[in-house]
Amino acid sequence: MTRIAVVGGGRIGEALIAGLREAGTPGSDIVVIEAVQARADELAKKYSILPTTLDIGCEGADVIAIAVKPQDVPAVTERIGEAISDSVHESIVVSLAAGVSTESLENKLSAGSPVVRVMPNTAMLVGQGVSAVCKGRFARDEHVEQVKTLMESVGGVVVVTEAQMDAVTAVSGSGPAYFFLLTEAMIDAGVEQGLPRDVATTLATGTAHGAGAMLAAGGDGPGQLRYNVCSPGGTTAAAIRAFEAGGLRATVADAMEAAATKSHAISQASKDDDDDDIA
Ligand SMILES: NC(=O)C1=CN([C@@H]2O[C@H](COP(=O)(O)OP(=O)(O)OC[C@H]3O[C@@H](n4cnc5c(N)ncnc54)[C@H](O)[C@@H]3O)[C@@H](O)[C@H]2O)C=CC1
Ligand SMILES: O=C(O)[C@@H]1CCC=N1
Repeated sequence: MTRIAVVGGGRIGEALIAGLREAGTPGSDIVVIEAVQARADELAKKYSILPTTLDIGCEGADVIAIAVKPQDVPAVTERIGEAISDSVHESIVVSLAAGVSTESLENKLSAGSPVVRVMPNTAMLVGQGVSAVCKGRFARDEHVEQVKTLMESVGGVVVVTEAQMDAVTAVSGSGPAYFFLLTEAMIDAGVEQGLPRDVATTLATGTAHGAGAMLAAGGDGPGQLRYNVCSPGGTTAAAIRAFEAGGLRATVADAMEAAATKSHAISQASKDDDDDDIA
C-alpha cells in the first residue's frame, strides 16, 4: 500500500488521481491538497478521496506528488519541507512539473530528502499515460522503483537522466496536444470535404485510436505501418506528398525544439530564483 498526497488538483493532478483510482488504488490511500476549495470538493466527490491541508496531507504520505504550475513549485516545496521535516515517516517528494530540476526541489527540503522527478502526460486519465522518471541526488534505487511502480499503474514508464527531461517533455509531456491538434485539423478538413462534423469527428477520432493501437502493438514501426497504407499511385501517397511539401517534418522538429527550449528556460528561471535565495 502506497499512500499518496497530490498537491495541486488541476489537469495533471486530476489525471493522476483518476488513473490511480481506475487502476484500483483505494480512495482512502489518496488525499488531494488543492488551493481552490470548490475544485478540491469536486475532486473529492468524483474520486471518493479526501481533500485536506498540506500539513495534514503530507503526514504519513509515502509519496507527495507536486502537481502545481512550475512557478508555484518552489513555495509549495518549501511548505512540504516544513511539513515533513520532523516526521519519522520517509516521504518521497515527486515533482510532475515541467522544467523544475531535482536540485531546486532538494534546495527547498531538509538535507538528504529523496526527490524523484516525473514527466507524465494527461493520458494517465485513461490509464494510457507514458511517464519518464529520473532521480535526485538523495533518492535511492528503491525510491525510483516505488515511483516507477506507482506510475506504471497509470501507463508506461521509462527511466531517463535528468539531462534528457527537456526532450522528454517535448515528446511525451506535451505530445498528446500534437495529436489532438492533428485530429482537430483532420475533422475540419473532413468538414471542408463535405462530411457532417459529427461524422468527421467519429472518423478522425477512431482513426487516431486505431493508429495508436497499431503503434502500441509493437510489431511494425511507424514507417512500415505508413507504407502499408500507401497503395502505389493511391490516395495516401498523394496526401503524404502534400504533407511533405508543407514541411511537416521540419514543423514537428521546430515545434519540439520550441517545447524543449521552453522547458530549459523554465529550469533556468527556477535556478536563478534559487541563486537569488542563496545570495
Ligand atoms: N497539463 C499537462 O498536460 C501536463 C502538466 N505537467 C505539469 O503539471 C503541473 C500542473 O499543470 P496543470 O495541471 O496543467 O496546471 P493546472 O493549472 O490545471 O493545475 C494546477 C493546480 O494547482 C493548484 N494550486 C496552485 N497553488 C497551489 C497550492 N499552493 N496548493 C495547492 N494547490 C495549488 C491550482 O489551484 C490548480 O488547480 C505543471 O507544473 C506542469 O508543468 C506535466 C506534464 C503534463
Ligand atoms: O504545457 C506545459 O507546460 C505542460 C508540461 C507538459 C505538458 N503540459
